[in-house]
Formats: sequence, C-alpha cells, structure tokens
Amino acid sequence: MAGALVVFIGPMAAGKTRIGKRVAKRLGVPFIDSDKVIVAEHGPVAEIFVEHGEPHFRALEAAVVVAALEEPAVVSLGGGAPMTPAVAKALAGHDVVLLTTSPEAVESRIGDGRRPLLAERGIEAWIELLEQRLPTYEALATHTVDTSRRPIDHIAAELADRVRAREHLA
Ligand SMILES: Nc1ncnc2c1ncn2[C@@H]1O[C@H](COP(=O)(O)OP(=O)(O)O)[C@@H](O)[C@H]1O
Ligand SMILES: O=C(O)C1=C[C@@H](OP(=O)(O)O)[C@@H](O)[C@H](O)C1
Ligand SMILES: [Mg+2]
Repeated sequence: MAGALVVFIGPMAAGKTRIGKRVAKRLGVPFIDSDKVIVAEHGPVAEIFVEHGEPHFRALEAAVVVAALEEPAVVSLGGGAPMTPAVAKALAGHDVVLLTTSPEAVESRIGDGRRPLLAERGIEAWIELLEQRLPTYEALATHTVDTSRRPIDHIAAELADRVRAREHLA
C-alpha cells in the first residue's frame, strides 16, 4: 500500500516515538510523530487538553494522522489515536506495529509530566487505558513487539530490517 512504510501504535510510553524515530533514521526516510506535529502547530499536549478538552485534541490528532499516513514515512501515533474511528479506518491496509510493554517496565518511563491522562493516577490510569484499548490495538496490528526488556536500538534495528525485507529497500 502506498503511503506510510510502517505505523507504530500502542500504549503510552511503549516506545512509539523513540523507536519510530530510530527506525526512520535506519531506513533513511522521514519520521512523523503525530504528537510532535500537533505540538509544533498548536502547543503542548497538556495545554491543549486543559484549554480545549480531549475531544478537540482527538480531532486535531485524527487530521494529522490521516495526512501522515499518506506520506512515505515512518509514522508514530499517540496512544489514544487508534480509538478515533476515522484513524482506525485510515490504518486499514497499512503495516501497523503494536509496541507493548509491561506495567512494571513502564512505571519508570512515565514521569515526565507530558501525558495529561496520567497526571492524576499515573500507572493505575495507564493500566485502565490499556485494558480499554488493547482489543482495538490488537485488531489493527499486523505485528506486535514487546519493548519491556530490550534496548531501544535492538528493537529499532530488528524493525527496520523487517520493513526493508518487505519493501525491498537497499
Ligand atoms: N525499550 C525501552 N527500554 C527502555 N526505555 C524505553 C524503551 N522504549 C522507550 N523507553 C523510554 O520510555 C519513554 C517513553 O518513550 P516514548 O518513545 O516517548 O513512548 P511513546 O511514544 O510510546 O509514548 C522514554 O523515556 C524512552 O526513553
Ligand atoms: O494515550 C493517550 O491517550 C495519549 C498518548 C500520548 O502519546 P504517547 O502514546 O506517545 O505517550 C499523547 O498523544 C496524549 O498525551 C494522549
Ligand atoms: Mg509518543
């Protein structure tokens, strides 16, 4: 399918942004992170949630993701993006890699205060959101990788090889 070479989905702090960036670098193609585009155009995610509410953020996010999926790039989504029906629909036919992680491994990764949905209840909220979202993630994913116990670079190298093999890139 034309457009994105691979798309990363999964729960908050699974490594979608970091791993996606490294996969893109290894493949020599552009990297698009939906949150980074939103922040560049509209300011910090936490401020958008406070000032305009989550539905407004989801609308901005869906527009950014649908446009990004048209690009020959590696695309990383925010954790909640696949729950928006327009995003789920647009993902059909793409190579969608679900990055997962255990609650134990994620606990030390979520302390940066940039994720408004974890601001009050941290890991408890993370677990609840994962339970709600996992069936959707699994329905959309064409491949799944657990990032709990392996270095980012190893995971990125393996995933870049996988894309190369499929796309016959040099
Ligand atoms: N495999 C990994 N091992 C250790 N730390 C990781 C791993 N993947 C991600 N992290 C850390 O978790 C944090 C969140 O990563 P990030 O890529 O922003 O996740 P996401 O985009 O899925 O929310 C970062 O501090 C990152 O360094
Ligand atoms: O799971 C979510 O609903 C969210 C995940 C975040 O992205 P990461 O998954 O990259 O942390 C960001 O889009 C926003 O804070 C909401
Ligand atoms: Mg991210």
